[in-house]
Amino acid sequence: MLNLKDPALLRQQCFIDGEWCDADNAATITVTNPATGETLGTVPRMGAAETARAIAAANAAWPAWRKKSARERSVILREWNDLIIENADDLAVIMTAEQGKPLLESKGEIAYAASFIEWFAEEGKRIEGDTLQSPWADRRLVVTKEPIGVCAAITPWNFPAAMITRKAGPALAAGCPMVVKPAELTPFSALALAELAERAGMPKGVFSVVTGDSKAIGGEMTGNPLVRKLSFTGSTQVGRVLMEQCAPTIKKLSLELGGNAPFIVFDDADLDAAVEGAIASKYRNAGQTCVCANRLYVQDGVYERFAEKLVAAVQKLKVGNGQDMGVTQGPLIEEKAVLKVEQHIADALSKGGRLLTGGKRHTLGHSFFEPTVIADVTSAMQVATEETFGPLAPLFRFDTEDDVIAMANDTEFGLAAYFYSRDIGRVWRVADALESGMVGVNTGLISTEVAPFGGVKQSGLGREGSRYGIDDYLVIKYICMAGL
Ligand SMILES: NC(=O)c1ccc[n+]([C@@H]2O[C@H](COP(=O)([O-])OP(=O)(O)OC[C@H]3O[C@@H](n4cnc5c(N)ncnc54)[C@H](O)[C@@H]3O)[C@@H](O)[C@H]2O)c1
Ligand SMILES: O=C[C@H](O)CS(=O)(=O)O
Repeated sequence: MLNLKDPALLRQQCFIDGEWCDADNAATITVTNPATGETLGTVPRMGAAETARAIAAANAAWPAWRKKSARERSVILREWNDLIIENADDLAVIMTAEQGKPLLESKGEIAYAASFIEWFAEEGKRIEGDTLQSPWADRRLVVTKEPIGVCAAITPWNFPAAMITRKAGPALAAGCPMVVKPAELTPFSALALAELAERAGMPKGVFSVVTGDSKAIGGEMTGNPLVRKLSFTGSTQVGRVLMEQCAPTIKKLSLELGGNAPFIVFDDADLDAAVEGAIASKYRNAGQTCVCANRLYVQDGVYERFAEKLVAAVQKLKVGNGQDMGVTQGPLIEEKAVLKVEQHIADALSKGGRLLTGGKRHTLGHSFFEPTVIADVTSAMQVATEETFGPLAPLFRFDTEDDVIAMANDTEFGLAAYFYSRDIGRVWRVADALESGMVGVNTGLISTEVAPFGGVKQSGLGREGSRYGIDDYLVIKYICMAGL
């Protein structure tokens, strides 16, 4: 069992309409620790019927929740934020156990997750409308913004807490109830958030968490007409399916999907800073983030020096169980993820890639993998077009600024992009030219609750965080008043 200060945070039931419950047929899903293979516990394998009940409860709770003032809702959200912070150590232990990331990264994610609750507790109080200059002397025109209604969220395993609060924060602050389906691989973080939401005084039905059969739960969430909005974070492939399933009931969609981030190092870059940024962007969460550098483009004049410096830094990474102090890279989430990294490495080497470090499964076994760097990578290789989602840094060469912009944009994705340059003219030119929702200049870490997170092209729709993030949970009403 996990060593928790508050064992009650490890919930093995779902939270529906303010009650902790099992699946109707008592079926369960086993949750394992990717670092050890040990069983951590089980959660209910729920399906459409339980999800329909959660949606109905959310719809029943909505009138009272939307009737509260934004300030009244913010009091509950701030209490939730405070409880998340107070229980951060336990939440981090739970996250590392089920997801594998190092404890320090888990603690960072918990703080990041809480920041969305704190941010939107305030943003809810800043939802404003307009009065318009009427073209008619006898009428007044008013615009108001209203909560869209019952929201559903489907979230991934790589950030088991933050991907939930990045949705629940704005939804609840705007006056919308939410039903969440976390990833089967990492449900305990979501259920711990539900436990703390209950302690914070969240009214029954306003926030529910349903675990289980993703297709059955997703089918109910996308097909049920009571659900007015779906927010999904995950692969582009699944995003397409959910978008199609939402079409018959015209649901509002937020889609935070896959990435294929270019990381460009120009001749005029600070190479030490670029290496630091590459490590932070590429190997965070063992390379399992949607905004990881997926393709590293290095200008000819600094290629070998950058490669040498990067390899030296990569070889300092410590692979191990995320619970152990000093570990900087945990296991990948599951065997399927390891196979994809192996496939990308084999493909690159078979087409002329040059292995500089790593390249194979770690001696620790399970799903541990050596942090890897491959040089002489070309656009003919799979890593150029597919998201690796693992600790592999492929180094591409380039000659001119125009060449690298063309290569960087040659992808259906457009989530994050990064480049290093100290030429101010080049910084503006390249930032403007990159087809990406987010751009990091001389940094590999860009995510914060105060900035709009999201992609263009097939990396998604909508924005999360920032003052823009709450708009996705609102609808605009125009009121035309005559006879006054
Ligand atoms: N843009 C972002 O903010 C962001 C953040 C994290 C992860 N991602 C992307 O997510 C992917 C990795 O995460 P993943 O493996 O969990 O993605 P995934 O798409 O396989 O799963 C995401 C969620 O969708 C659920 N799901 C899967 N198939 C479903 C279906 N048919 N109906 C309903 N739900 C279904 C899963 O159970 C999980 O909860 C990567 O592509 C990564 O880039 C994007
Ligand atoms: O992978 C998905 C997350 O959105 C990454 S981040 O922590 O928000 O940068």
